[in-house]
Amino acid sequence: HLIHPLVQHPLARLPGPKLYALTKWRLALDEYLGQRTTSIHKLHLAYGPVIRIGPDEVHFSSPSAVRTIYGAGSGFERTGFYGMFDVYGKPNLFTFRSGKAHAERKKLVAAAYSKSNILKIGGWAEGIVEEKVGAFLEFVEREGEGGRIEVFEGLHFFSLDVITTFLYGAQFGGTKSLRGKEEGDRALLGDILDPDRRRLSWFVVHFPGLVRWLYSREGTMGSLVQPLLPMKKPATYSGIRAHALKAMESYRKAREGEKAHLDTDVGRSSWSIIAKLWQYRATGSADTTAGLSDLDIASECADHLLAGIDTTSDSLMFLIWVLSLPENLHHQDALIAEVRLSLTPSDLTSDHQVVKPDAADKLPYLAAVVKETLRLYSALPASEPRSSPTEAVIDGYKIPVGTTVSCSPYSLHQNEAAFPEPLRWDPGRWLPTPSQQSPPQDGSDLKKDYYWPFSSGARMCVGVHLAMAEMTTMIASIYRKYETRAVAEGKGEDKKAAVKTPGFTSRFEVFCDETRLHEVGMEEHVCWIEFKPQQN
Ligand code: HEM
Repeated sequence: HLIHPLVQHPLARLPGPKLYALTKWRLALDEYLGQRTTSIHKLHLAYGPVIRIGPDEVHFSSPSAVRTIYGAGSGFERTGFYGMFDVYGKPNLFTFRSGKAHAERKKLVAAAYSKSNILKIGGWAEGIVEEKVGAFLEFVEREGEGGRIEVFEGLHFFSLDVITTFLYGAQFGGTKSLRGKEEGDRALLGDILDPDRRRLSWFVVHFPGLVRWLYSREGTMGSLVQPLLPMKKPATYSGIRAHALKAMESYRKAREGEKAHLDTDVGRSSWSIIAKLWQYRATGSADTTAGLSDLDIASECADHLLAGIDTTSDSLMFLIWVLSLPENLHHQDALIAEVRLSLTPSDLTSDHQVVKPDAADKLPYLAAVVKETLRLYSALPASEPRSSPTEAVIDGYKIPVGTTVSCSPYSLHQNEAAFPEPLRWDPGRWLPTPSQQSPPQDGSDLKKDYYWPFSSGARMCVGVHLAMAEMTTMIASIYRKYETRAVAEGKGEDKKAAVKTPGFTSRFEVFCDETRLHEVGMEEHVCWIEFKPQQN
């Protein structure tokens, strides 16, 4: 029994440490300790781009493996791991295993998420992004303490307000958390901040039945099992899921009450994702094979809602933070110069406060800054597990049916050949020609091949263009108006206190700036920034 995984197993000749090959619990221990992604990366550094990390699990770190596993038409499917993201017991874009079911669902929303639709002048998404960026700038003015703002939370309010409005429309679930404390929408983010959510993810992956049982106990039994819960109730995202269900119900009531009058509030929200999905709603009988059930629609929207909050806000937080460190102020100055010199009044909203998304999309220095941030501080850095329904060959190794294979942005983005000094944040890597900033080192396309923040192929992030529009519009608008500095804390008594790296949670782990982690330390979910109006 012990010999088989190491000697006779078809994966036996793959590189990697024996203990990982012998039992899945070795990697599970890394996960429990919050070190899965960094441990796998260390194994890549020691053993090369292919490593066996479990009896039936292999990790790759090469562009060729990315193409084989994730390329369009590859046939690889998402593994059961993604089942934990089913909502209300219904699968959605993120969790469908089969390519066919996924493609059918994706067809319904793909056009709404296309770049041309997101950036369309006068369009639904453009209006939402502009309005919410404007609301964020007002939030900074209104709630800043001497210009200082804790941006981890503020940027979460922003991404929550954007995605809820995009999905449901302002009347049916669009939040207004940036507008004021009294709205109550801010409380929705409470369960995201609890670090115990990492422990819960670990138990959900390794003991799904037990977790379901523990969380479904009520009354006396519920009280008895409470000390055993990996995370106190409400568990992660339960507030968000309840909000998504309520939004669906209020939309349904409005549609059912609408009769034939399309020129109603509902009609005006007809560009929302829920409205797109509603067109395919099953009518009449309980037979949902002919269309989507209400819970299918609710699950799909809730999934986009969950996928669209932390990802965009964590990326924006790192972007502003890293640009505000003393060693990067020359990059901030270059960005400010680009924004001030290249934009004309027609690139701004009518109140001149916000840069239009379409204009923000065309700024090359800004594009380099965003790219470098998504490289070094990927919002989803961990591996993306897949399995093949047939035997496959990846990077020359035969992979039997049922093996879990994956790549991770974390390891790809730290490849030394593609990104010399990988832990250094340097937007100069992405500038097309040598300039006053540090020029690209090797002149090859390696960088492009190893850059993988949004995944690729059919299961690539559907929200990529929305996320990019949110980030570029926000950054261009901030740096048209302000200079920013990273500060240690809100009140500002100790101006010399060292600035720690912020950290964010993704699955079982906390990610941060590793250089600063070792030099100064890390503070999870906290990032203070001082906003100083620019002098003309
Ligand atoms: C910087 C921001 C973002 C990053 C870095 C990001 C990254 C990713 C990655 C890496 C995946 C693939 C995950 C996997 O296969 O394990 C993914 C999938 C997905 N993302 Fe994003 N994402 C971002 C923003 C958004 C936003 C704003 C939305 C809003 C709708 C969104 C919706 C989704 C959905 C629905 C999927 C599943 C797509 C499918 O399987 O067809 N993401 N994202």
